Amino acid sequence: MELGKLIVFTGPSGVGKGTLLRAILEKYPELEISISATTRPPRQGEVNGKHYYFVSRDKFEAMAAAGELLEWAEYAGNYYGTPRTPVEEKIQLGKFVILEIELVGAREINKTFPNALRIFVLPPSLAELERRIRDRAQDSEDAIARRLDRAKIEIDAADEFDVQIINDDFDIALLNLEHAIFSPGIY
Ligand SMILES: Nc1nc2c(ncn2[C@@H]2O[C@H](COP(=O)(O)OP(=O)(O)O)[C@@H](O)[C@H]2O)c(=O)[nH]1
Ligand SMILES: Nc1ncnc2c1ncn2[C@@H]1O[C@H](COP(=O)(O)OP(=O)(O)O)[C@@H](O)[C@H]1O
Repeated sequence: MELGKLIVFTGPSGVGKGTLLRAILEKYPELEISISATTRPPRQGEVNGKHYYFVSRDKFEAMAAAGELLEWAEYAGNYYGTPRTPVEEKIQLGKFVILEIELVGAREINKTFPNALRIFVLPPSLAELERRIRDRAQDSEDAIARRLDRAKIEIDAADEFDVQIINDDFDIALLNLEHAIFSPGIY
């Protein structure tokens, strides 16, 4: 039986998902953010076991083959996946667990957790999205181009989600996220 709640949090790269999650976690430290495994190299300041579990492709493929991932996908040339056990254990303990994942993985979760709350974050415009990715100054030109191509596909799928939040004014987006998580009935 599901006691807690699984929350899928999706949106194009650079839209502000990580920033929104850091802010909501500060206000509600009892929320759990799942830590994914990835084959992407760490960015400056990223810590293994905190932001991601940084693993080799061989290790990732072994985890997927052993059924240790709740979902996984390839994104911009790297694998990303959700370790299964911590999520299942925390839901059993009644916790709210947030998965910050891309579209393919979000669709996969529909099958395993049909009751999950699915939230999609939209940028005010594609131009603003590109500006945010560039201002973050963390990705190569190639990685930025791949993220922008993927962004268009993801934005087209926003209607598949239960809630859409436009991250224009940050404080308003944060309030909308808070409402979606804690008062889902109003949507
Ligand atoms: N399917 C899936 N996607 C993930 C997972 N972890 C992260 N992602 C997504 O992978 C994409 C790339 O993440 P990242 O390289 O950190 O770049 P950023 O979103 O631009 O900061 C984002 O859309 C993340 O939401 C995961 O465990 N599974
Ligand atoms: N509402 C907002 N207005 C302007 N800039 C924002 C807003 N939300 C986030 N940002 C900035 O956009 C950039 C990308 O945010 P980030 O949280 O890394 O995105 P994501 O996790 O979705 O890839 C960061 O530099 C962040 O400070």
